Amino acid sequence: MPVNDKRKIAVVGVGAVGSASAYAVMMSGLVSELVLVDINRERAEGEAMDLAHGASFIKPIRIYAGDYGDCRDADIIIFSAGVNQKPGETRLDLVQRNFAILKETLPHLLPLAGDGILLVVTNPVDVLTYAALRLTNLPPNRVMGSGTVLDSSRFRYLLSACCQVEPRNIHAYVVGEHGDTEVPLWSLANIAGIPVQEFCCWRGVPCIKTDDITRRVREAAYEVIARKGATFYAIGLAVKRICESILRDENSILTVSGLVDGQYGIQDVCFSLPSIVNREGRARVLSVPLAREEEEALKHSAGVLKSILEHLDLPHGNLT
Ligand SMILES: NC(=O)C1=CN([C@@H]2O[C@H](COP(=O)(O)OP(=O)(O)OC[C@H]3O[C@@H](n4cnc5c(N)ncnc54)[C@H](O)[C@@H]3O)[C@@H](O)[C@H]2O)C=CC1
Ligand SMILES: CC(=O)C(=O)O
Repeated sequence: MPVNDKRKIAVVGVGAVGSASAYAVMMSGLVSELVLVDINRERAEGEAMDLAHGASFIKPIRIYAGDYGDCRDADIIIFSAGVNQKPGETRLDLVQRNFAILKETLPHLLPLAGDGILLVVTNPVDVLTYAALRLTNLPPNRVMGSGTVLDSSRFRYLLSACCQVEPRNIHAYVVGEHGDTEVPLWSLANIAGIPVQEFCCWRGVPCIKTDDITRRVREAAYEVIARKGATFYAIGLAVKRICESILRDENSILTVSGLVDGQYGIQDVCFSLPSIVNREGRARVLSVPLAREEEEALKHSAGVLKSILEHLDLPHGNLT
């Protein structure tokens, strides 16, 4: 393969989420090189071997276990190292443990080459995305979190079941925190330009129960964790989708997390808003029209995230 065609992704933290992401990336044929890094070196080696043994079924790819230094020339570093929620824990409960891991690890991953992008997945993802921005001083477009890409998919999946239309034809976003204060945007949810409630009633099927769907989207992770201990397949696909939009310079609209800089009068915090994702990363953040109660809920979400950030030891200064 010519050198110019080299595309590389590094996954730091190859537990359940990192390995599911690596599998989805490997299957996509998006990259020629995939390096897996974990503090538990044997785990990274085992995952790399297991994935590489499928080499004859997929497009050529070099998969190996590496060190932090192997991440520096990656097009994208996926950060999925850290503890996950146990039943009864919220994502925000993980903050001190995972902030410590992020702070310890980031200096070993930098400097990130050229226009490389850091994609944070570890929870609480919005808080850690902001921390990563502050700690690395990278341009805001090059540091993003997986945010509510997964939640938007859950929202679309549940709407799809109600409306009997496939999820890819449902336009619906969840914004704000990837967590308990997230905000499904009912006012914008549509199918072929028709508001989802109108679409659903028009089909003669019972109208959508918005409160029930909102609750199920918010509680989806808790429901899975209560049954199988962790979520990993859907986030693996969400991570692959973000990487695809970056590497293929797609200009896709995804609800990734990143710096909010004045949208809805909110600043100096990271959370998800519909954003254009391309080779530059989170290239443009869209100020979509919101209903009054959605805007209030978004401000509440921002306030909760800011109150957590106040307790982290982070450098100050201008980010933009
Ligand atoms: N953003 C999202 O939508 C989602 C985020 N998550 C989050 O992803 C994170 C990882 O979850 P799981 O994979 O289920 O956990 P896990 O426990 O299966 O894997 C974590 C991995 O991180 C590794 N690790 C710990 N410290 C490290 C370091 N300093 N350097 C390199 N590797 C290190 C561990 O050895 C382990 O292999 C959690 O914070 C979880 O809450 C999980 C699902 C969805
Ligand atoms: C664990 C988590 O963040 C999720 O599945 O949404």
